[in-house]
Formats: sequence, structure tokens, C-alpha cells
Amino acid sequence: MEARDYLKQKKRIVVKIGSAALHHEATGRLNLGKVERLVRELCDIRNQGVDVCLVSSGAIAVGRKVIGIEERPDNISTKQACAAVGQARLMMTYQKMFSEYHQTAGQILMTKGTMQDNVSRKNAQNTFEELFRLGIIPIVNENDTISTYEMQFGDNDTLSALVASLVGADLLILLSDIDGLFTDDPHKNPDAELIRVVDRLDEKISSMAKGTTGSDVGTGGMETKLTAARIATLSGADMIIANGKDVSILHDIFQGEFVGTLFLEHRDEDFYIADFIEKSLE
Ligand SMILES: Nc1ncnc2c1ncn2[C@@H]1O[C@H](COP(=O)(O)OP(=O)(O)O)[C@@H](O)[C@H]1O
Ligand SMILES: N[C@@H](CCC(=O)OP(=O)(O)O)C(=O)O
Repeated sequence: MEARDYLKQKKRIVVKIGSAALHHEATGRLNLGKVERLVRELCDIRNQGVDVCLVSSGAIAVGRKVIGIEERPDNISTKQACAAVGQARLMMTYQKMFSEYHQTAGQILMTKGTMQDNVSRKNAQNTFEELFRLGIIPIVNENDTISTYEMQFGDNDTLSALVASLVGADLLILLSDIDGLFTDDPHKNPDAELIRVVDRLDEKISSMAKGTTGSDVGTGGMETKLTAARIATLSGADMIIANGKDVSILHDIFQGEFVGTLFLEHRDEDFYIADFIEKSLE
């Protein structure tokens, strides 16, 4: 079995939490206890001197509940309205909880254009760097209120990996509603087995991930998590998919415990974010 003790040495991490992991399944409402535990874990990691960045989904799901829309919206303008309301509400909740643990959080909302355009990307990079220098925890989401189809990442798995690449993180953690990458979708195949470590993202691994999401609020499924793994590992960051059901798993990861699926970094000096977006996300 591979050793994971070296994960204790990570200096800059990006943690992504999905909409499904942030909400009560029965009501679709925000799980405040979970958000609070997540914030506590992140503050504790920050207190150890590690730069921490949170990529949080949930704007549309939160906004949906505030506005009172029962069905998952599929038209873009309704999603944008939900995001406008929900992102503000989500940040209000995060700001309050981070300040209770004496940490400061800042918001960064991005579109595909932010990453494609050299000037915008550099500006975003500078802002991240300054926030880290000041000890502030950036909270990132897609700017859903103004992103129409052609400007969308569409999923925060890919966005979180691009952020990890942009800020030179050495670890990306995707907190999902599942224990990690399985040999098949475990919601459909009870014989699927958890994969502990992925050294190379080859065809065999890619074919295991299905794009369908298991929840009413999530997007992307496992396919987008493998896209994220490709971006993160080529950029020089290890990536872990772990179950966000109990967010103290972040502590376990930092203790070097064998949880989730670990994708090992394979830095490629020729990997360039803007080229990747042009080729893969059109
Ligand atoms: N090979 C696989 N291993 C694990 N989960 C898979 C796999 N293929 C598809 N999935 C599905 O992906 C879902 C996780 O993605 P998603 O619903 O988008 O959640 P999140 O909120 O974490 O983004 C799982 O619940 C599972 O149903
Ligand atoms: N940007 C969207 C989330 C998109 C997304 O990737 O959601 P998820 O699959 O739950 O991580 C929002 O905040 O509602």
C-alpha cells in the first residue's frame, strides 16, 4: 500500500464541496451543521500555516429554496436568478461562520473567460496571491449569474482544478457524496469497488467514470472529477476524491490516512491552462 504521510507537508490546498454534500437530502435545504463543521476544519488547516482555498457549489440550490422553486430549474435565466439570490446567501453564511473561528474569507467569482483571457487570468492570479499573503481564505464559485452556455465551466470540479493550477496548489480535495472513484457507478452496480490510488489516468480509468449525478442538486458526476484530476495532476497537484458526508475526513487526509481515491501528480511543464480550455471546454 502506498504511504500517504507526505500529505502532512502540503502547503497550499484547494478544497471543493459539491451542492449535494452541502444540503439535506430530504429537504434540499442547506445543512448548516455540515457547513459549520467544514468551516471549522478549514480554519484548523489554515491555523497550521497552510494556504486554504474553498471552491463551494450550492448557489443555485440555495437560491432555489429561498425563492421557493421546487423543481430543479433547467432554463438558464431561472438558474441565474437562483444563483444571484443563493450566492449572496451562501457567502453570508460562510462569512459569519469563518469570522466565528477568527478567519477572514473573501469571494472570487469566475467565468471561463477569466481563465481564457491572459489579462483576466493574471489579475485573478494576483488577487489569489494577495489574499493568501494576507491570510484570507478565498471562496470561489462560477459566476453563474452572468455565465451563459458559451462562457460556462458548467461544473465546479473542473473549475476547482483550474483554480488549483492557477494558484500553484499542491493538493486538491474534492468532497463528494461518494467515497471516491469506483470501478463503476456504485449507485447502479453493487459490485463496484473503490480504487485507492490512481497513478496514471489511462483509458481504463476513464471508462469507469459515468457522467450521471446521483443527486437532485449535483452536476457532472464522476466524469468531471476525472477531468479535474487530469488538470490538477498535470499542474503538479495531487488530487483526492473523498466522501464529504463527514467533513472531518479533511483531518484524516492531513493525518495521512488511507481515505478516498488519491490521484498522484505528474507535472507536465508544457501544460498551459488557456490552451487546455480552448481545446477541451468549447
Ligand atoms: N465510477 C464511479 N465511481 C463513483 N461514483 C460514480 C462513478 N460513476 C458515476 N458516479 C456517480 O457520481 C456521483 C458523484 O458526482 P456528483 O453527483 O456530481 O456529486 P458532487 O456533488 O460530489 O459533485 C456519485 O454519487 C455516483 O452516482
Ligand atoms: N456553480 C453552481 C454549481 C455547479 C456544480 O458544479 O455543482 P456540483 O456538481 O454540486 O459541484 C452553483 O453554485 O450552484
